[in-house]
Amino acid sequence: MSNKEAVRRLLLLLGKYKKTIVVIVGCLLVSTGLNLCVPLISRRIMDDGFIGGNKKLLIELVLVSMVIYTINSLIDLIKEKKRVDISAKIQYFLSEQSFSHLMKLRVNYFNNTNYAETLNNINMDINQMTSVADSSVFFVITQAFSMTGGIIGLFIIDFRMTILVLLFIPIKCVVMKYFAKKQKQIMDEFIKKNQKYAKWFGDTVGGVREVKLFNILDRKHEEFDQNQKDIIEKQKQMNMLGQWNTITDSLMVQFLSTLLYILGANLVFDLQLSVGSVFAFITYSSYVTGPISAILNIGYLLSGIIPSTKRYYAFMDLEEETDNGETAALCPDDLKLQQVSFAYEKEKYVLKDVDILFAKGSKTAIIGRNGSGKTTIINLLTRMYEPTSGKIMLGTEDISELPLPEYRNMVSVVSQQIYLFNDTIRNNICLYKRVDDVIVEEACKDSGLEDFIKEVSLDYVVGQNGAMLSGGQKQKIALARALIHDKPIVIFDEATSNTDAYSEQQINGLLDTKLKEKTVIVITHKKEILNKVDQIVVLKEGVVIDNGTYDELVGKNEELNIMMEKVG
Ligand SMILES: Nc1ncnc2c1ncn2[C@@H]1O[C@H](COP(=O)(O)OP(=O)(O)OP(=O)(O)O)[C@@H](O)[C@H]1O
Repeated sequence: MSNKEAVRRLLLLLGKYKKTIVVIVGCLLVSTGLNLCVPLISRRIMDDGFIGGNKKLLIELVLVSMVIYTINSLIDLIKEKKRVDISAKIQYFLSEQSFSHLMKLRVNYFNNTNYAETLNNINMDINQMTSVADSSVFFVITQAFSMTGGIIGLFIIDFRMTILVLLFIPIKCVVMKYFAKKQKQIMDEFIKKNQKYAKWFGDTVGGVREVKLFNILDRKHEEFDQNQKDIIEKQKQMNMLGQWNTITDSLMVQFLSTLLYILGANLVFDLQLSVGSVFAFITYSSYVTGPISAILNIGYLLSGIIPSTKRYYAFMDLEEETDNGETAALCPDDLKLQQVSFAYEKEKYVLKDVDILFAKGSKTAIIGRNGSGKTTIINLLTRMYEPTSGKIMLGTEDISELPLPEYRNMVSVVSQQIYLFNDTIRNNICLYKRVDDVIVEEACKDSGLEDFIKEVSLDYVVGQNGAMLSGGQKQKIALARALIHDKPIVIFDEATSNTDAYSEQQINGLLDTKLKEKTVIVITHKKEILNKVDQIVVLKEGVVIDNGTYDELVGKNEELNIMMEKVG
C-alpha cells in the first residue's frame, strides 16, 4: 500500500464524522478570529494606555482581553469534547472491525501468529491510527485562516519586516520535511522490532513448561535482552528525534524573533514605528510561523501513523473464510469426498485424489501412519481449509456452496486438541446453548465424566485451556459437548487416546446408542472400534489405499496389519 493510499484510508475514517468536524472547525475558527484581535488590543494598551496615559481606556481594553480569553476557553472545552468523542468512536470502530475480521480469518493465519503478537499489533496500530483525530490535525485546518490573518496584520504594521517573516517559510519547510522523513524511517523499524518481540514473547510464554524442564531460561533471557535492547534503542531514537524537532523549531522561531527585535528597535529609534507596533508585530509573526510549524508537523505526525495504518490494512486485507451460501436449514445426508486433493503449501500435496463416502448414519474409521493426512481430512470436512481440487458433497450440494454457520452446525468434533475456555465445566459443555442441568449431567454420565462432576460440580472453573484438568477429563468434556450439541455428523480425532480403558468401553457403547443415528467418523487405531465400524479407510501418504470392513481388511491390508501389531 502506498503512503497516499494509507492517508486516503485515514481520511475516510474521519469522513464519517463530517458534522462533528464542522463543529470543531467552527469552534477553532471563532477562537482563531478572536485571537487575531488580541495583538491589536495589546498595541493600544501599550501605545494609548501606558505610553499615552489613558487609564480608563487601558482598564477597558484589559477587561475586553479577559472576556476574549474566557470565551476562548469555553470554545476550547466544547471543541475538545467533540474531538475526544470522534477519537473514541474511531478507536471502537477499528477495534470492532479488526476483532470481527480476526474471528473470520482462515485458520492458516493462526499457524504462524500467536495471540500476543496479534493483540500487540492490533492495539499498537489502532492507537496510532486513532491519533488521526489528534487535536493538532483539526487545529491545522484553521491554520490557513490564522496565517492569512497574521500576514494581513503584519502588512498593516510594517511591510519590510513582513518580507523577513515570509523569507523564513521555505527554510522551515526544508527542515521539517527532513524530520518527517527520518521519523517515518525510525517508526517503520520500531514497528518491525516490536512485532518481533511480541511474537517471541507469546511463543516463549506459551512454552514456559519447556523452558523450565529443559533449563533454557538463560538462553531465553539472552533473547529477551536482545529484543528489548532493539526496541528501547528505537524508542530512544524516536524520543531524541522529537526533541531535536522541537528544539530546532523553537530555535528557528527564536532566531526570527531576534531579527525582528533588532530590525524593530531600529525602526522605533528612527521613529518609523511605535513600541506597541513592534510587540504586536512579533505576536502576529507567531501567527504566521506557528501555523507553518503546525501544518508541517502534520507531516511529522502522519509519518508516525502511516506505517501502522499500512500494517493494519494489510491485516484487514487478509483472506477471510468464504461463505457463499444463503442462510437455509440443512438436512443430514451422505457426505462424500470426490477426487479431493489438498496442499497446505504450494505444490506439496498431503492428500491426493481422495474418494470417500460417509453414508448418512454410517460409522467410518480412518487409519494411517503419522502424517498420512487423517487430520487434514477432518480439517477439510469442518471447512477449516478448502480442497485444492475436488469437491466435498453433502447429498447433492458442494459444501463450499453451503452457508458456513449452518454447515458447521451439522458437525461436532471431539478432538485430542480440544480448547477449553477459562470458565466452568457447564459453560464449556453448553457453549452458550441453554440446556437444563439434568441434561448436562446426563451428557457427563455418557461421556464418563460423572464421577469427576460429583467430586467438583459443574461450576468448577477449568483454568487456562483446561490446565486444571487431566487430558482424559478434557476429552470427556469434549465428548459431553458433542452429545449436548447433538449434531448429525460426529468426528472423533483420536478421541479416546487420553481416556482410560473403562471410559473407552463406555464411548464405544455410545456408537450403538446415542450416536446410532449419526454419521460418525473416527480416527483411531483401537481394535474394538475398528471391529465395530461399517468401513475402515486406510490412508498412506495422502492416498486412500484400501477401504472395507475390519474382517475384509485384516490379514490382507499391510498397513492395518502393521498397526494391529503395534497396538497389540
Ligand atoms: N498447517 C499445516 N501447514 C503445513 N503442513 C501441514 C500443516 N498441518 C499438517 N501439515 C502436514 O500435512 C501432513 C499431514 O498431516 P496430518 O496432520 O493430516 O496427518 P495425520 O495423519 O493426522 O498425522 P498424525 O497421526 O500424526 O496426527 C503432514 O506431513 C504434516 O506435516
